[in-house]
Amino acid sequence: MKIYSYKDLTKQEVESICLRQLEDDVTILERVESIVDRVKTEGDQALFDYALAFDKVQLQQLFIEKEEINSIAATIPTEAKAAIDTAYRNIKAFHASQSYREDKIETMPGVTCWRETRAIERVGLYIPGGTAVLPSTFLMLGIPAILAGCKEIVVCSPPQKDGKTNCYLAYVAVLLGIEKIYLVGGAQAVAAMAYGTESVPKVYKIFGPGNRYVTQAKQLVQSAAGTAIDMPAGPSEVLVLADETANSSYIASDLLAQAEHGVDSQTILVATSSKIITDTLAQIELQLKELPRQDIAAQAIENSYAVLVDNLEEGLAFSNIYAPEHLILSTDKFEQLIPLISNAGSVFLGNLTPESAGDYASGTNHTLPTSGFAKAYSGVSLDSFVKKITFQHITPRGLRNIGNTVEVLAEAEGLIAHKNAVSIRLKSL
Ligand SMILES: NC(=O)c1ccc[n+]([C@@H]2O[C@H](COP(=O)([O-])OP(=O)(O)OC[C@H]3O[C@@H](n4cnc5c(N)ncnc54)[C@H](O)[C@@H]3O)[C@@H](O)[C@H]2O)c1
Ligand SMILES: N[C@H](CO)Cc1c[nH]c[nH+]1
Ligand SMILES: [Zn+2]
Repeated sequence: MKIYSYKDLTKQEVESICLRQLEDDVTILERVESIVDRVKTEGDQALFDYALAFDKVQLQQLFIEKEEINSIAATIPTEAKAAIDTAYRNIKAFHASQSYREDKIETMPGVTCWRETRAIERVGLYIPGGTAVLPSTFLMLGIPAILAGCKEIVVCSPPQKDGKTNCYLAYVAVLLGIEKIYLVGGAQAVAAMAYGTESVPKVYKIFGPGNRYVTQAKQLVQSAAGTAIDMPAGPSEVLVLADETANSSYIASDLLAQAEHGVDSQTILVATSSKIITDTLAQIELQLKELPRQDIAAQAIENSYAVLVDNLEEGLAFSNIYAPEHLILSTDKFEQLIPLISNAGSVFLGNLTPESAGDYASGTNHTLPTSGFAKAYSGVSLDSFVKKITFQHITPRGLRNIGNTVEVLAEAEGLIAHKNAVSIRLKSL
């Protein structure tokens, strides 16, 4: 892990270490373009071929349905079932609290404006299943989709080695009342949901995190197929901001938690002393030995870096430039830092708030913007699954009140038909 001293970095160097570009970005884009193109033209056949090429599975069919989902779900261990039930309740409670009705506003007497919420009718949920199968993502996407009232929910996840899905995903499907899971992963799943195939329905908006292939495909179909996406939610990232009140073994555990997602994960430590950095690196060495995915995690840590800062405020200034998916404030002084945060996907406060809690069960959504997109995007929420449609109604009194303003502005823009649409009505009053 490289170590930088913040005060020795130029502005350009700071920007450059905050970039998440990788050398093979262009290769990934070319591969994804070719996959998306093939799915668009060849449909299901391309999906069967890619399942064999990438997932090493010769599928008989591209989906499993209710009866089979139920029987796979029935094999879930009791403890896991109870944990999923608890996570389900917390995530549902947090997302249900995001629903509210807006007031109607009379902007002028007789001119009333308001917004109404309508669910996006057809949505596609991508549930990652490469390095690890993520039933937690199924909860994070399925719960708000159902609360929002989305009518058609298409779920894609890579097939497992037996050509099926695992008992955890199947159990979440049962909890959510979802009766079909498409056994399709990667860029091909995104393409299938964007263009539709013989088996996979076309949707209006695609949600979900994924590796670089998935994330690149989402960005591609957004422009090529006109399919909306939640946001670019690629390889996991965490930035830990720590001072002397932090615990280096906790910091190491949080960095490793995101590192084990994949070699592309970004795990950044920003610390107010070099002792915190050396202690954390020593803890990482120790904890790595216990991890089943130690090669992946070690590689991700190796690709990441630490930044030495003079104080927490300086560390937060760096974090705002980096705009991490997850920001952990490993300090007792977190309260004073909250108002200074401008760019982050989700924030974890204090030394006893592990990021994993948000990944699984506290209630907040774990589908979050990466690669600096936290500067402009929010994570998934109930709002992501709805549109807000504006309405207005104008009474005769309202038309008299607003008419002249519209006429003058229309004339200023030289759009006389616009002016006439008001004048013709005013004359009839
Ligand atoms: N930002 C977020 O909100 C968030 C949340 C959860 C997970 N994640 C990230 O999601 C990612 C999940 O990645 P994953 O790989 O485990 O699962 P994945 O489901 O995203 O990708 C697996 C699929 O990638 C495709 N693939 C693999 N190698 C390929 C190749 N050489 N060419 C073309 N396609 C190929 C295959 O089709 C495979 O089915 C991780 O990076 C994790 O950090 C992000
Ligand atoms: N940390 C991931 C988001 O970057 C979410 C996740 C799912 N399961 C475990 N973690
Ligand atoms: Zn995680």
